[in-house]
Amino acid sequence: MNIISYPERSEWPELLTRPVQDSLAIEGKVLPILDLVKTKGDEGLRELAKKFDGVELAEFAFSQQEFDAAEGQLDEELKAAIRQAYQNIYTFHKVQLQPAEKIETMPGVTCWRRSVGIEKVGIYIPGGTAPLFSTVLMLGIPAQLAGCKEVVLCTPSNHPAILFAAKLVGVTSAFRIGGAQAIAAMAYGTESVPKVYKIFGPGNQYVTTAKMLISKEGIAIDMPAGPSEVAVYADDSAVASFVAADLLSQAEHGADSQVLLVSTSGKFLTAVNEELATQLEALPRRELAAQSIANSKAILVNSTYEAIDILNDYAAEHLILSVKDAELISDKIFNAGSIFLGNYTPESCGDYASGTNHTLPTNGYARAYSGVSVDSFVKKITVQHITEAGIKNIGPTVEIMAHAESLDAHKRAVTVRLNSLL
Ligand SMILES: NC(=O)c1ccc[n+]([C@@H]2O[C@H](COP(=O)([O-])OP(=O)(O)OC[C@H]3O[C@@H](n4cnc5c(N)ncnc54)[C@H](O)[C@@H]3O)[C@@H](O)[C@H]2O)c1
Ligand SMILES: N[C@H](CO)Cc1c[nH]c[nH+]1
Ligand SMILES: [Zn+2]
Repeated sequence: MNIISYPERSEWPELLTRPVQDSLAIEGKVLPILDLVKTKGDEGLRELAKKFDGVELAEFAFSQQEFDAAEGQLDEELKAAIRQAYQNIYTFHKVQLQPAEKIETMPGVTCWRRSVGIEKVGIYIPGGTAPLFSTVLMLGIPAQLAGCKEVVLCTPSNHPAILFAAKLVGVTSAFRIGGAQAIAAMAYGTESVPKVYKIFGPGNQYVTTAKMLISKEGIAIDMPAGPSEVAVYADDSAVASFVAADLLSQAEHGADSQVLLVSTSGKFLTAVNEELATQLEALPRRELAAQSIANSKAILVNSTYEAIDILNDYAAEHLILSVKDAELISDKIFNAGSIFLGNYTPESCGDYASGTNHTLPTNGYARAYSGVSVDSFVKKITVQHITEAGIKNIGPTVEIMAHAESLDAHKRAVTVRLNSLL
């Protein structure tokens, strides 16, 4: 990785830009895909599956036989690992369900908020370069806990672990459709694929751009969760081989991923670079990983303050703090998707099984977005009840405000009730 000394603030935007493709060019490719699915439905999906995934499909829906066969196609060790991950992710997400608390704002005036699962949701499971069955758990478990009635899954992969995990989380229908066309199918509905109200899931730049585009057409989305990334802040207490392994773990997702290493020690940065060269050789996906490492930077800072500053500006999807006092430093981080503390907390554990969600905002969106949680799958409906005594208490306030806004019908809705109580 290119090692650079702490840059002037004016250089940050250019230095820290992710290697995303020109968004207008991607939009130009995605818009006709959305249009084809909207106008031609299943027929359009067939054309696109052939063009982009090289498959000719008569049916898109995975059949009951495929679901039943999936379990037998996986070895016991993998099934046990998936069940363990399910337990941990379920346990972490279950506590996110909050009971409705009734609040009396003034005597006789009670307000509360009910969480209601979004009825129809779509989950996209990436499968272009790797079958991310872990994403089925990350999206399906919060949907299950939220009580979503219909959970539609789309993926370009037919890996049996995707179907095994889909059954565990109670997906209601699953389709072998990938890319922007899968997002379009769930947004508009086709003869085979049900239309949903909100679409979740990570994916490549075609998938992410499709999500952004359909969100302008009244379909909700979770967030822009594009190419994976990780930033590591390491000091002398860190272990170079661990840090290099962490950087490669996200670099291997794709050539458009980026990793960032920040350290107060030039010696450490050089040691990580040496480790990267050795470890890359052993990776099956070394070409993808090498390309993203080539897009990445190592920054030598003079102090923890400079490190915190630059990391907050970067707003990484994942941030590993391999430093002394990691928890103390993490309190100073206000822009990151998910934070990993200390030398023995590899980001991979969050990707698969520790319990937190791996669907996280990338490309700096962590400045404003959170990762997926049960909250993402519910709507909050407010409810209120005012008693006769309550309307006498609150009524005059509303009458005065409504009159001042020149909305006398609003005022009358209170006045008629107050008069009835005279
Ligand atoms: N941010 C997160 O939370 C998170 C989590 C997991 C994965 N990811 C990211 O998800 C991505 C997965 O990408 P992937 O490509 O492996 O799988 P994918 O399923 O997202 O995309 C594959 C699909 O892209 C379509 N496609 C391929 N080339 C195309 C082209 N030229 N034009 C139009 N469509 C085309 C195909 O239809 C294919 O099915 C990676 O970038 C990974 O880093 C992010
Ligand atoms: N690192 C990805 C989130 O950015 C999630 C993932 C799934 N499998 C492996 N990794
Ligand atoms: Zn990962």
